[in-house]
Amino acid sequence: MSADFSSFINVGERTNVTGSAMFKRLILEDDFETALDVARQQVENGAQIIDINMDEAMLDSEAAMVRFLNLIASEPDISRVPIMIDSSKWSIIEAGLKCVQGKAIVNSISLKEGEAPFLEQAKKIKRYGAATVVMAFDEVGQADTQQRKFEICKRSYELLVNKIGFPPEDIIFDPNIFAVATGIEEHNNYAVDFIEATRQIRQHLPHCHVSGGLSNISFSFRGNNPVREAMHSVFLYYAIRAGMDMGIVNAGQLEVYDEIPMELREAVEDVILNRNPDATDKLLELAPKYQGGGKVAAKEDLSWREQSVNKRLEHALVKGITDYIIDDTEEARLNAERPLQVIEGPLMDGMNVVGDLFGEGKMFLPQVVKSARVMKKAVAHLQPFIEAEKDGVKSSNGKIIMATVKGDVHDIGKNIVGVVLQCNNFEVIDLGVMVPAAKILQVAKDEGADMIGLSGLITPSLDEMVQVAKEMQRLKMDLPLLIGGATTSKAHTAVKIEQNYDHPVVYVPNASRAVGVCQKLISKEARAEYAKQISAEYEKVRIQHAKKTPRTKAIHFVDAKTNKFHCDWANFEPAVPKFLGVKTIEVALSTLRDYIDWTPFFLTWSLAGKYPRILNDEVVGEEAQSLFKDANDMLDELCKTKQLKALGRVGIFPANAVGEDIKIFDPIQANKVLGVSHHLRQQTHKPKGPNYCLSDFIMPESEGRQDYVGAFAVTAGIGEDEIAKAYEADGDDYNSIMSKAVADRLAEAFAEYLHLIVRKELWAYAPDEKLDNVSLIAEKYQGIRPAPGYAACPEHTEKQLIWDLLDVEDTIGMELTSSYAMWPGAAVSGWYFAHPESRYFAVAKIQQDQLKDYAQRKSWTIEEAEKWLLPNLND
Ligand SMILES: C[S@@+](CC[C@H](N)C(=O)[O-])C[C@H]1O[C@@H](n2cnc3c(N)ncnc32)[C@H](O)[C@@H]1O
Repeated sequence: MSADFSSFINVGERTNVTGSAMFKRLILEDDFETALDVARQQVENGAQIIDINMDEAMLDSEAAMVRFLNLIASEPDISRVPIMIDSSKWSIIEAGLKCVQGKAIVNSISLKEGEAPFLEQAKKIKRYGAATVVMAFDEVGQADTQQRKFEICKRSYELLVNKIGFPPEDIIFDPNIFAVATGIEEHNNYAVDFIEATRQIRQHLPHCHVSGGLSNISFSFRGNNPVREAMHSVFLYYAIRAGMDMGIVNAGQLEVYDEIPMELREAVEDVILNRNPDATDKLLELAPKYQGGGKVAAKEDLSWREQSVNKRLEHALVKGITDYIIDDTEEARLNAERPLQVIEGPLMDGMNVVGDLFGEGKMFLPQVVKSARVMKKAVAHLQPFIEAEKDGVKSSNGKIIMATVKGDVHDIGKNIVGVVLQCNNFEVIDLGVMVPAAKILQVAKDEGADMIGLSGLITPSLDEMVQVAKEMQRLKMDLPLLIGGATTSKAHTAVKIEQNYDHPVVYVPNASRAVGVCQKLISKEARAEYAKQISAEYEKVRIQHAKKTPRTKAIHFVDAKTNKFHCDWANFEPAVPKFLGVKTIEVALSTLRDYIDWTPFFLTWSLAGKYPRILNDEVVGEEAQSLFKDANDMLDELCKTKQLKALGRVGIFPANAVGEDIKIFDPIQANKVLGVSHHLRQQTHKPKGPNYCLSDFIMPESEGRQDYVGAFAVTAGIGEDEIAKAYEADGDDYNSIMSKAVADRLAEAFAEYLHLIVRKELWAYAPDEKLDNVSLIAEKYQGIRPAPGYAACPEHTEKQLIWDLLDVEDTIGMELTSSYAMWPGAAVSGWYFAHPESRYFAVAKIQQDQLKDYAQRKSWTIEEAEKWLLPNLND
């Protein structure tokens, strides 16, 4: 039995700079002649189409594409096969289309940016008489399930064929082949999803073709070619039978289906067809047996253990391996004259390699944090010996005090910066979260610190940082001050903080920049020069800032009110909630994990890319998979041990709008006002749309009928601090940061889950809603859950009303700090609006007239209002 290749069209991809290192080198070296040979060889080896891609940052890609295509045109033995013009940039595709003579194929277009550009591009392709690959990708993202793959292809097909008369035989769908056997349960069905979507596409969308890049499927078995080849062959066998008729297949990476040893074939088929839940484990178990042509290979390559102890330490640090670190450190200690020399010698040398690789972009943040864990374990082993010798302080690059400022509890970013600095031999004294200015400055003095680093996530922390700078000035300190955290920026640092302190104040955008900044500030020679450069740069920022005319014109508050969002309230029937009142919700972590939005998790670790695509990303894919596996292992553990708990409060109340306020009533005593939530209105000139305020989505009191509003506060952080601290105490920053990152994700997942319960069961205005997680993450449902502190309701003190209405602190123990940050840190709170037209928006800048009005409504002085609305006021 063998897969039928007779009608399968094989696309050669060696002429792709993103897929072939050799081709890329030839093109970069301007050796187009040899590059042409690559194309020729592919055709000779049976490629029936050649894919050409010149997407490389160092190239003038458009020019390279045109030049290469023109060269091909004069080579009849190459140009006898169709050319696939492959680029992520439309301008390159168009340049290519202009010079291909025979029938070209565009790779690719999709609905990613919406229907208009999709159809625009398709029209041009049609005009050139070309065919096109259409990716199963829409405005929400890449399709991963069978249902989404088919739906997107069907929608694309109907648009192309019905709207612009695109010939269906010129449509080649690529429904995305993703890696299976990654160890992640939700990937197990990826091959089946592709195969079944292909079957549906071929059945329901006449005349089109289906293609895909085969090598992705076996990504998790890199390094084990026999298993990969078996996987390719089995996958193709089934995919071709389902209707896949084209593909990027490297013939050299394909085993003959019938020649795959029965045992391996069975195991691979179990994986590809997702036939049993242990399939991945079984294939993993079997895989070593086939590595190297059937010889049983060693489970783990331990050849590095043969090297000298210093080399072993370096290897362990670079690879983040803790298994042998104590033994190796002990051996190095016995070899050294003094224990300190082990740190200053081989360990620091190893960390320098890590630092260099990170600096060069060859190591990623999670790897660096794992290296730090190895370092800490080694240092912890040496510590008692160093103390016994009483030979004093170890020499470090410098000492830095780090703290999350008063009122703020967020510290993932600060902890990451701390670890990276330690990796670069800085001594970091981390004072934790919610640290008052006085304590930061006192410790800096007592410890003889060289620098202070402040961090904060929420907007009130910006003001707290200004206070720290002023205090440093008052105390005549001269230490450099570093500023970081999500809401901080170079502009804010320049305009608001630096002015208040005569010594260097530097904004540090991320962990990888922290090292360079600290090194320059610590070096006596470099510091003065750097300080001069920074202060000149910030002066420029200030001048630009002062000159900046607002992009949008401000209008009077009264005019903004007139241009509110109008609803035909007379004919509006508010959805009457099934449940009114307040209740506690406790959810199992195992339920919440299905609602996690993973993309921000990778960003926390400085890996950029959308999930799940990031797992197969050429550059960070491997690290993303490893990180993802660690997170899921931790989730497994947390679900089992129940060390972390998720608790929330939710309430739905009768409510009416009065101007920009929302009056919230007691569900039982209809006229009793429980509280008033205060909102802000957009105040810029909006020629085309309304000047929104959240209260616009609630029926005004003047209508004489009741509407409703909801509120929630959830946390998945009960136990979070204890877990993180236990890891820290064990020198394991990696897992400490991981536990917080995972708790954060669970809290966001809880907010998503609870909103779903509200829509379907409690308020129940959308009882039949059926959305998959991708659509939930894209918030494709009716209603919003704006969170105080975010753009539509930027003023943080309003959280207090949520706390009071829901009795949050007494029932589930969540607290608000002096800056209205939520504790535990892994928390989300907000309002629920059910109005079908409710939407998120940004209040942005407000004017003095609205400031006064808001102060009055909140019974605040103008100064108080200015303090809390600072980010929304013009400077
Ligand atoms: C920050 S994301 C969080 C969800 C994301 N899936 C995650 O897991 O990180 C989206 C949430 O932020 C809040 N949000 C976004 N834009 C907002 C705006 N303009 N005003 C108020 N809240 C907003 C809403 O609570 C919304 O549900």
